[in-house]
Amino acid sequence: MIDLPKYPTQHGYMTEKVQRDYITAAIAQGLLPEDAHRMPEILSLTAPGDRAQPMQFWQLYSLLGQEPLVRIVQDFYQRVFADEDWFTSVFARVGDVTHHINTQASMWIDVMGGGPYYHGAEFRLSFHHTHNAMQLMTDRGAERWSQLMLAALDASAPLLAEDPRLRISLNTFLTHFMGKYAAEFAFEHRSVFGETNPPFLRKINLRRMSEAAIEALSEAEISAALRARGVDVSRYQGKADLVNKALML
Ligand code: HEM
Repeated sequence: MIDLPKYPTQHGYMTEKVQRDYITAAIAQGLLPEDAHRMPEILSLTAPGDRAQPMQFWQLYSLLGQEPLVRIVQDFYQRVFADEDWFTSVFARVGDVTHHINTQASMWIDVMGGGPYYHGAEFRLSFHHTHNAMQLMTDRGAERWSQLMLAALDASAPLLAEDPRLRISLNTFLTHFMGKYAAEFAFEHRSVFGETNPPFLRKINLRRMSEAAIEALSEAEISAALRARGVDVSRYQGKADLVNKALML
């Protein structure tokens, strides 16, 4: 069965670059298979109908549409503008609460499959953080930003109640961008948003696969497929060992 989006999706200015960056990082962490850059179900802007499969954050729009995303961003900036002066003033210098809701929501919608809303893309995002937000791109600023976003997400739980993957992929999105900024601005990266995407596991029959095809699987996928065959995977250390065991089945 083909999965259809609940809301019609479209690439934005940022989607493809963010997909490439996130997929590369996720492969390195063993969360996505090595051929994920070419897997249509990963690249798709439509969330898999099968809830046993994680969805990617660029598929959020297909399930949510604009409104819940804008609501979460609104909630966040209400908190930002009600915060302490050292934090709020940096935002207030740039624009009022409506300005920030508009820019942040357009970036989310652009990345999440809603279409071209955030012109200027990565360059614009980086420019604003480097030039206007610099003072807060620190451990203390990141901690406060994250706490307020976490509070906004928790308060928005009813908007995300339909599918547990919604909150998890929002957490994954935020953690991905926070990780980038932590590296770029040299602050400590503490992911506070909660559970992020689990490994993507395909249904696999190792005995029907060539050595090259097994090697292209992620470590997590090989482990899961071996476990499904009753193998005690704790006896095998690292991907090469797991591949060898899979070839001996
Ligand atoms: C250390 C954490 C962060 C801090 C302190 C921070 C702070 C700020 C500030 C002060 C601005 C206003 C600057 C301006 O618009 O010129 C801003 C803009 C923005 N931030 Fe962040 N930010 C953080 C993390 C993030 C993350 C994780 C994302 C994405 C998920 C993000 C997305 C944006 C966007 C889309 C804008 C609007 C820029 C524009 O006007 O085009 N920020 N941020």
